[in-house]
Amino acid sequence: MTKAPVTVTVTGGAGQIGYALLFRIASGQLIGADTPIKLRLLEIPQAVKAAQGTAMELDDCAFPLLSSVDVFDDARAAFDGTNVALLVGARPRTKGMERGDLLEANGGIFKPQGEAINAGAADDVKVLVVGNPANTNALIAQSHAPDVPAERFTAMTRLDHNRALTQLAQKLGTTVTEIKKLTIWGNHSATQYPDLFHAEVDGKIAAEQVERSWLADEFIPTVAKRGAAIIEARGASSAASAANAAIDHVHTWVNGTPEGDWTSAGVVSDGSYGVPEGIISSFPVTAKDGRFEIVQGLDIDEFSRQRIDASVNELVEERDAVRGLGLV
Ligand SMILES: NC(=O)c1ccc[n+]([C@@H]2O[C@H](COP(=O)([O-])OP(=O)(O)OC[C@H]3O[C@@H](n4cnc5c(N)ncnc54)[C@H](O)[C@@H]3O)[C@@H](O)[C@H]2O)c1
Ligand SMILES: O=C(O)C[C@H](O)C(=O)O
Repeated sequence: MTKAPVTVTVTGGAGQIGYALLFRIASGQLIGADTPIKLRLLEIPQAVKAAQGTAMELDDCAFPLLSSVDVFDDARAAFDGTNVALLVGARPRTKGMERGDLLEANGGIFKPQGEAINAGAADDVKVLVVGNPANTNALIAQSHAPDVPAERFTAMTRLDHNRALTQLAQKLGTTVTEIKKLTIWGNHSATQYPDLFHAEVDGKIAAEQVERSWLADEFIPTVAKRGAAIIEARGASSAASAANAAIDHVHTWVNGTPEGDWTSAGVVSDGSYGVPEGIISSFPVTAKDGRFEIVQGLDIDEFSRQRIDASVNELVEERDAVRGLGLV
């Protein structure tokens, strides 16, 4: 039996991630092949025409699951009744822009979007922030949506997780499907910590199957700096892989993690593993019944502790900076 339609709002729909994402959502890959989708695209006024062009192409695909596509330049209208909000549009850093300027510019986007989600989204709304700095943008949006449970605001580190899976699989000459329980901790930035000390390959701890020098000097920096390497190679930031990770994140959130495995997501900290309560940090998470849960009880050795703390400290600094700007 066909299910009730799910309303999905994508911001930055005319951008490069938007173009790689929308057709996959409309084809049923976000939620499932039995769920019709009502798509709503939010863009800035200058990009509405381009978003309408993408909407025309979506129509031209005649996707059986696509019930409607609407384009908006007003956040309140775009998030009205939204079940899944994908906040992709963000202000990129431009020449001469300081970190504080970037945070402030993004505050001008994510504050009103959080308010609009608070005002009109569906009761079960799930929010994924992709636009950078993703964790802190998610915190800004979340803090302006007091009526929405904080746990519904998440930030994307699934791309980092997927990157780490492939780097490890290539090193060990295995496939990503053989790897379980890998974790990205902290910020979606170069300080993130991809953890192999709990990851399992063929049932054995991954960190014990690789040289410590490869883990410390190649694996961690390769994963953490992959975004910059893609920009260097492509001349533009990752788009199809980012869209793929957004699909994976929401699909897992809605449909659950397999027994005996977990994934990584930026979620609101409850204080687990010494991560200050309230910041949005990447953790090992399972998903069940539409909820993420932080995996508990993992032993964290000194090597991991230092790296988790470094990334979490960066998140605390970002939080303090946006707090200083009155954005949270
Ligand atoms: N978390 C991750 O893993 C990850 C990975 C890749 C990229 N990103 C980030 O995703 C963001 C988007 O990347 P892209 O390549 O699609 O960028 P892009 O510049 O191609 O597209 C961004 C789009 O957002 C729109 N936009 C700007 N402000 C908006 C607003 N207030 N409301 C609605 N739309 C708005 C722009 O008009 C543009 O069409 C960037 O911040 C990028 O750094 C995150
Ligand atoms: O857009 C970026 O700065 C890089 C992006 O977050 C990525 O990880 O590919």
